[in-house]
Amino acid sequence: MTNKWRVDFSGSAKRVAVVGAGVSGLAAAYKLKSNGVNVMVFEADERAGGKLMSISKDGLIWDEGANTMTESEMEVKGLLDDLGIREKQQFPISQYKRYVVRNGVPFLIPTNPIALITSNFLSAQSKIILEPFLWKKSDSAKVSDEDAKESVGGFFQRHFGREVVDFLIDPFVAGTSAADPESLVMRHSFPELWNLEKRYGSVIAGAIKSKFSARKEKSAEAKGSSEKKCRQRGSFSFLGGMQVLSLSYSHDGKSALENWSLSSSNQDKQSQGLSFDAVIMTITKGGNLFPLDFLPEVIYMPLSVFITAFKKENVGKPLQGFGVLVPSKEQQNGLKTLGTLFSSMMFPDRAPKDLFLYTTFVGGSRNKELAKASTDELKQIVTSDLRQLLGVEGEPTFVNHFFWSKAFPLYGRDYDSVLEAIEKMEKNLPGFFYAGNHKGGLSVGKSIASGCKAAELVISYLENSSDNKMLKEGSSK
Ligand SMILES: Cc1cc2nc3c(=O)[nH]c(=O)nc-3n(C[C@H](O)[C@H](O)[C@H](O)COP(=O)(O)OP(=O)(O)OC[C@H]3O[C@@H](n4cnc5c(N)ncnc54)[C@H](O)[C@@H]3O)c2cc1C
Ligand SMILES: C=CC1=C(C)c2cc3[nH]c(cc4nc(cc5[nH]c(cc1n2)c(C)c5CCC(=O)O)C(CCC(=O)O)=C4C)c(C)c3C=C
Repeated sequence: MTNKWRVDFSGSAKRVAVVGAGVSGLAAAYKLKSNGVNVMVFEADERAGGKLMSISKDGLIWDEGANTMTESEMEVKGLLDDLGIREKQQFPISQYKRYVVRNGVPFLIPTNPIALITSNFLSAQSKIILEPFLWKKSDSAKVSDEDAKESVGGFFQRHFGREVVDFLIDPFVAGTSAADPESLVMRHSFPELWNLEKRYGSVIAGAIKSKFSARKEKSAEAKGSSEKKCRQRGSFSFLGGMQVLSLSYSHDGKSALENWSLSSSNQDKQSQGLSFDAVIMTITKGGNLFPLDFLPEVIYMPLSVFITAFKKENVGKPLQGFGVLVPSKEQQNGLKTLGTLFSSMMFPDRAPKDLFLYTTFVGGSRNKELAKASTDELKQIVTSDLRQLLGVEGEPTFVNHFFWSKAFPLYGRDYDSVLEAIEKMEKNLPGFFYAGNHKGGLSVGKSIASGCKAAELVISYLENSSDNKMLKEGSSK
C-alpha cells in the first residue's frame, strides 16, 4: 500500500461504533482500525461472522451460510491482499458446471448464450423469441412509479419470454437470494441490467456496448501497468471454509473478538454512557441500545441449510460440478428442495475419501413453512430429492440442519421505503452511516464493499469535523 492517505486519530481518541460483526461490519472495523481509529464493534451473538459460519466435525467441513464468494468488487481484492489470505483461497473443481432441473432431471446449463441457444434446454419457441422481437419498451427516458417497481419476472418475461423466467431466472434468483422472480423488484435486485435497459433500450445491445467500452478501459489500464497478475477467476472459498475470512480480519490471526473492543449489545449496562463520534450500522433492528424503530419493517426470507453425507458407493449418479438448482415449476415433479451444492465435488478436502458431502437448501419464498420443518422431516425431503436427482440409496451417514429465520432481506415492492428511511437517517444524523446487505446487494463481496465504503465516509467525516493531522502513509513510520 503506497501513496495512500490515512488520518491519524490515535492522539485525538476518536471513537466509532460498528453495530453488527458480520462481514460488512468487520470490513468496516478493519478499515477504520487500519487508519488509526478506535473501534468498538457491537454484536448480539456470541460469535463474529454473521452469515459466514463454517463448521468442522467428523472429518467433514461445511458452511451453514455463504459457501463461496467472488472478487468482483475491488474492495475484496484489496482486503484479501491486506489480510494475507490469498494462499488460503480455494477454487472449486469444475466450477462452471452448474445444473438446473428440467422434467425431473438435472441438465447441465451451457455457460454462454450461444451454447444455450444451440442446446436443447430451451424449447425452439423460446430460442426464436429473441429479445428485439419480444421486448415491449416503455418510454425509457421517463421512469414511472410502476416501472420502478417492475418485478424481476416481469422484466425478463418482457425481454426473453416466460420459459426463460421459469427455467433460468427462477432457479437463479432462488440460488442467490432464496426469493422468487415475482416478489423481487428489478431495480433493486439487478440494478446494472435495469440501468442498461434505461440507457441503451435493449439489455443485450446494452450489455455488448458496455462490455466493449469496459474492455477498452481495461486495456488502457493494462497498458499503464507493466505488472499484471494472472489470477484464477470466478467463485471461491477458503481452506477450512468461508468463516476463515471473518476470523482473518484480526491483524494477528487470532479471533476477531480479541482484536477489537467487542461488546454484546445485550449488555446494555456495560455500554451505557459511552459516546461515539460516528456509528456504522449494519442491522435494521437495534434493540434498546440502538433503537431503529422508525425503519419500516423489512421482510426476510427463512431458509434451512441441510448437510448430508453419503457413502460414494450409495450414490448412483454423482454429478461433477458446483451444484443443481430446482426451478419452482419442478415441484410438479415431486421436488421440494431449492437446490443442492456438491460440496465435496467442489472441495474434495471437505469429506473423507469414501463420502460425498452435499449442502441442500429448503424454504425461501417458495416455501416459508417448509423452511421451519423439523430435522427429521427435512431429512426425508432432502433424501428423497437427492434420490431422484443423484440416485442416492438408503440413508445419509451424517446429517446436520441449520435454520436461518432471516437468511436474506427481500428487495421487494416496498423496499423503497426501507432505502428511503436509511438515506434519511444518513442525511439527518451526523456521523451515522449504513453498511451491509440491506442496501446495494446481498453477496459477501458487496457486503464487504459496503463496509469499506462506509468506513471511508466515516474517515472523511471525522477528518472534516475536527482538525486532525493528515499523515501520508509511508512517511509516517
Ligand atoms: C444460507 C446462506 C447462503 C449464502 N450464500 C452466499 C454465497 O454463496 N455467496 C455470497 O456471496 N453470499 C451468500 N450469502 C449472503 C451473504 O452471506 C450475506 O448477505 C452477507 O454475509 C451479509 O453480511 P452482513 O454483514 O451485511 O450481515 P450479517 O452477516 O447478517 O451480519 C449482521 C450481524 O449483526 C448482528 N446483529 C443483529 N442484530 C444485532 C443487534 N441488535 N446488535 C448487535 N448486533 C446485531 C448479527 O448477529 C450478525 O452477526 C448467503 C447467505 C445465507 C444466509
Ligand atoms: C448451482 C448450484 C447452486 C446452488 C444449489 C445454490 C444455492 C444457493 N445459493 C444461495 C445464495 C447465494 N449464492 C450466490 C452465488 C452463487 N450460487 C451459485 C450456485 C448455486 N447456489 C453460484 C455458481 C454462485 C456464484 C455466481 C458467480 O458469479 O459465479 C450468492 C452471491 C450472489 C451474487 O450476487 O454474487 C448468494 C447470495 C442460496 C440462498 C441458495 C439456495 C438455494
